[in-house]
Order: sequence, then C-alpha cells, then structure tokens
Amino acid sequence: MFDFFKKKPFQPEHEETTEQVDTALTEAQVAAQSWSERLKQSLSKTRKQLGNQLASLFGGGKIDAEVYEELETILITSDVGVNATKNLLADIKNRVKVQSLDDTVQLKAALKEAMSDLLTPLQKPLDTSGQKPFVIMLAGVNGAGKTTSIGKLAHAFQAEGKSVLIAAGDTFRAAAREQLQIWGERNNVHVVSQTSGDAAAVMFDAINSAKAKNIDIVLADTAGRLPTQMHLMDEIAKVKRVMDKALPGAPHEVLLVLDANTGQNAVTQVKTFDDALGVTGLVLSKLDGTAKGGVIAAIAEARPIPIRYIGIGEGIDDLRPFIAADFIDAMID
Ligand SMILES: Nc1nc2c(ncn2[C@@H]2O[C@H](COP(=O)(O)OP(=O)(O)OP(=O)(O)O)[C@@H](O)[C@H]2O)c(=O)[nH]1
Repeated sequence: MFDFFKKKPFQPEHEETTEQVDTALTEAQVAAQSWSERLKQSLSKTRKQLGNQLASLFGGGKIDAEVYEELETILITSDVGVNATKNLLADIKNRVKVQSLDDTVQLKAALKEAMSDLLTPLQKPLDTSGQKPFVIMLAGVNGAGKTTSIGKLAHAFQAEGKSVLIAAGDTFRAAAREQLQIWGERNNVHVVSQTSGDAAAVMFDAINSAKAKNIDIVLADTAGRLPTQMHLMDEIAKVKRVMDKALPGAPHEVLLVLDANTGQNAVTQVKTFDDALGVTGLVLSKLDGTAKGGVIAAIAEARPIPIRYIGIGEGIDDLRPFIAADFIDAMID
C-alpha cells in the first residue's frame, strides 16, 4: 500500500537540459517544470490514445464533416464520454465559425480552448484555512487509492507546517488500519483507530481528540464500497452525520477518490457518492499507466465538482493539486 520509500525521485531524461535550466531558473520554477515533465510522462498512455490520434487528424487539410466525425470517434474512444464529446464538438464548431478557421492544424488550439473552458472551472485548490480542525473525509470504491492518498496528503500538510491526525475509519479491513498505524508512528502523525468495527465511533473519537490536541487537519479514511451496496452507502452517510455531531460543520471536505483506470465507471461513482454524501472535491488517482485520462472531461460534464488533486504514482510526492492547463498540455500536446 505505502510504497513511498521504495521509489527513486524523478530523474529528468536529459540531465544537461536540467543543468542548463538550473542556472537560469529559480528552484521553484525548476520544481514546477519537473512536475509538469512528470505529469507528461505519467499521462503518456492517455496522450498516446488521444494526442497521437489527434496529431494525425490535425495534420493539415480542410475542416469538413468527415474531420468532425473522426474527432468525435477519437474523443469517445478516449473515454471523454458521449455528452462531453457532443458539447466539446459544438464548442469547437462554434470557434471554427467565429474565428473563421479553415485548416485542421487550427483545430488543435480550438480543442484545447474548449477543454480548458470545461476543466478550468474545476481547478479550485482545497483551502483548509477556515476551520480548525479542518476535517477531510475520504470516500471511494475498494482500492481506489484512499489510504495511499491519505499518506500523501498527510505528508503534504505536514510540509506546510500543519499538524495532522488520521482517523482510521476503514473498520472492514484490519490491514488498512494497521498500515495507517505503522505509517503514522513513523511519520509522527497520530492515528485514531478502534478494533470495534464501528466507523462512526472512530470518527467521533478522532474529531474530539483533534479538538483536544489543537490539530489543524483531520484525514478520515473510510472503507471502500461499491455504489451498488446500498447498505454501505447508508452507513457512510451515517458516518458523515456523526462527524457533524462531533464538530458542527464537519466534514468540511468530502473527497471522493476515483481510480482513473475505471474509465466511464468513474462517472457513475461520482454521481452515486455525490447523491449519498454531497461530494465537495475529487481526487483522480492512478493517472500514470492508464490510457483513460480523458475521463476527466466526462466527469466534468456529468458533475462539475472541483478536482482537488491528481495522483500519478505510488510515491509520497505523487499527489498534486489539479492544474487544468498543465493537464490539457500533458494529455494533448
Ligand atoms: N500507480 C499508482 N498506484 C496508486 C496510486 N494511488 C494508489 N495507488 C495504489 O493502488 C493500490 C490501492 O490503494 P489504496 O490506497 O490501498 O486504496 P484504498 O482505496 O484505500 O483501498 P481499500 O482500503 O481496499 O478501499 C495500492 O497498491 C496503491 O499503492 C497512483 O496514483 N498511482
């Protein structure tokens, strides 16, 4: 689960390039640059699926019905989804008309602009400054990456100088609880857990403990569940209500973790968890190694919930805030 310490830090492919850049750019600029390089590398399968096909379509020539038809097929087969594809095409056709575009070479910019209009509104970084403790509940199907994301988030918040407490609310999987305990001990993060099997009780204890200890952030893990398991969806809604009893207004963020590999199924997950819980933010995990990154557009179309973070690996630094322009560049360029 926590493969954080095994991974080597990212090595740029061309050492000389980094050295040259080093002298000219600040450390922060270099870090930002290597992250966007990493993002590109991680989205390479999606780019192969989407970007390479688009590259041949946008190679030059007249824009006609056949081009639009092919564009539609590429988008749909790249997990963009039927509705998002339809709306993106309408947007592109409008741009072609308004800007009097006539060559397919110009379509790439039009598509990127249309994608940007769809995805940029979802670029809303999580602001935890308004509450103390700020309680973040993580939900999702089994194996989506909740527990791993908790480790990554704890690390990121600690790096910002914030104190973190973890509520090990996955009472179904003893291994998940134990892993969190071990990880918490190693990283100086207090983990509240119980062997009783009552997730709501764990949350209640954790929030009270965070209040007593003057903790900044509570990260609440929950057991994985399928949207079709109605009793478990009811259970997680109850867990949420109990949090509000322990601290009125909590949880302040309900993060749904989605495995990008699940493609269109992620859209169903968003709808069902949102209906049951009122999801306030998304984590799109495992974007590395999937060709289905286009699903981000389908999600944006179906439920425009802010994408707080994207996950591109198992390393502790592999979760970052979502930046629409970087994502679109990595997916299409
Ligand atoms: N490649 C890759 N693997 C990831 C990423 N995020 C999580 N994983 C891996 O996905 C697997 C499942 O992650 P977990 O964090 O255990 O998932 P979970 O949602 O807590 O699972 P349950 O406790 O079963 O509900 C682990 O092997 C993680 O290392 C990611 O962004 N990229």
